[in-house]
Amino acid sequence: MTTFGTPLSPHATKVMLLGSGELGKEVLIALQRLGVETIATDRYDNAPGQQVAHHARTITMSDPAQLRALIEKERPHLVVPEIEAIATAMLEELEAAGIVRVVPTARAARLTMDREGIRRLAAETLGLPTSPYVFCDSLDELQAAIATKIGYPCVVKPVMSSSGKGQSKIAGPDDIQAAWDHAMAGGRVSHGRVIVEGFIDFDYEITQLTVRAKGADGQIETHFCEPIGHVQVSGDYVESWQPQPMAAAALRKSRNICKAVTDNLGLGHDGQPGGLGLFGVELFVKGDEVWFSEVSPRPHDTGMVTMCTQWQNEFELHARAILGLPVNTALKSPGASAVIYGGVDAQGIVFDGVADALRVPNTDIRLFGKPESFVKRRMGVALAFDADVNIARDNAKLAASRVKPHVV
Ligand SMILES: Nc1ncnc2c1ncn2[C@@H]1O[C@H](COP(=O)(O)OP(=O)(O)OP(=O)(O)O)[C@@H](O)[C@H]1O
Ligand SMILES: NCC(=O)N[C@@H]1O[C@H](COP(=O)([O-])[O-])[C@@H](O)[C@H]1O
Ligand SMILES: [Mg+2]
Repeated sequence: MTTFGTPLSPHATKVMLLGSGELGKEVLIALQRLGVETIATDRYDNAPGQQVAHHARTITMSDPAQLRALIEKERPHLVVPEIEAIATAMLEELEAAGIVRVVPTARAARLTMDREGIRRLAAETLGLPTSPYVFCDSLDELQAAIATKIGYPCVVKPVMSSSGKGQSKIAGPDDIQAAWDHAMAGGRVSHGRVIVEGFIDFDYEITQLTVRAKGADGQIETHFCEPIGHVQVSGDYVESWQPQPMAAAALRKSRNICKAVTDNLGLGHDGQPGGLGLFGVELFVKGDEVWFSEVSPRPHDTGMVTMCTQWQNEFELHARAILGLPVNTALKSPGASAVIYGGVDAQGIVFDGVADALRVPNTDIRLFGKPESFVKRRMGVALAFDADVNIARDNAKLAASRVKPHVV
């Protein structure tokens, strides 16, 4: 895009987000700063991004008919998937018909919508190192796969889920039934299919933010942010920091994997490398060895740390890249993020301790504004910068711990 219109006028540049949680909210803010007219779509009313966009729409995004009707009515220039559970086959149809451009491509949205598409692409098509894995449709198949191919310990996940929902680590045969039941209850769309993966005993794990953006000559270039280290509990991120120190060989292998995956996901239905945007590539590292885990073709939760560490955070990078603008992935300061969970199941909760939290040096917080809290729902994040990343981690965690969500 080279010309930008005026929002709410006939020549507006319009972007629609499909999913408008905490990550979408920041993308929407970045787009608005560039004068883009924004439409925030989600499955429930008053989602975080809907509170800041020009227009809010609530539909079942996994329903192809509803999705098509909305896109045909709004006619955005770009559609930006923000979650996995979307009718991606319909997006492919609309993109192939020239009705809309999907970010980075409708094909990438479809391939990363469930764990099977992206895992088979990475391991079988691209030959990248991953954990050993088997897909299973029943408890019997799961038991057989573990007994004959995967062994213990292993990890079971619904094929369509995120933020660790429905995920369990299995130590021995006694855990299999509970893991199956948990996966069936935790998937975003009930498919009854799981992946079982051999457990990788990594030293640390990273998110390598990778950006496909247009260069001055119009060619697509690949840019890398500094690696982000993170800690996950029950499959959900609780803490992240940037930069994660890495051995040169491991960093080189990581970026080669990222380039291979994002080059492929950047291919459109026409086979052309037109896909633009930021990707969060998740990798496991042990010494100089690196395994691909999964990738989000969009900003990543662990990348929220970039709100205090980069000149252009991951949301700004995504907004700029998808609009065809140049990007700068430089680090501003080392820093860290720590998650603030709801801690209670209730609507319209309140947060005490915000001032105390912000008294921790060099910190900031985001409260996402989700209308309903769950004990394990991410409701906010604390950010801290410091020349010493370990001090930043301590400060982010301290600030997060001082925010006290509770029922009124
Ligand atoms: N095969 C594995 N070996 C070791 N640890 C694993 C394995 N698979 C998952 N994990 C751990 O669980 C975390 C979450 O797994 P994964 O990223 O697949 O789940 P997710 O639900 O897609 O999470 P998110 O949406 O937050 O990225 C990983 O970051 C890692 O810490
Ligand atoms: N790991 C993926 C991730 O962090 N996605 C982020 O969480 C939101 C859903 O939150 P909710 O489940 O609390 O509605 C999504 O909309 C996205 O912003
Ligand atoms: Mg993950």
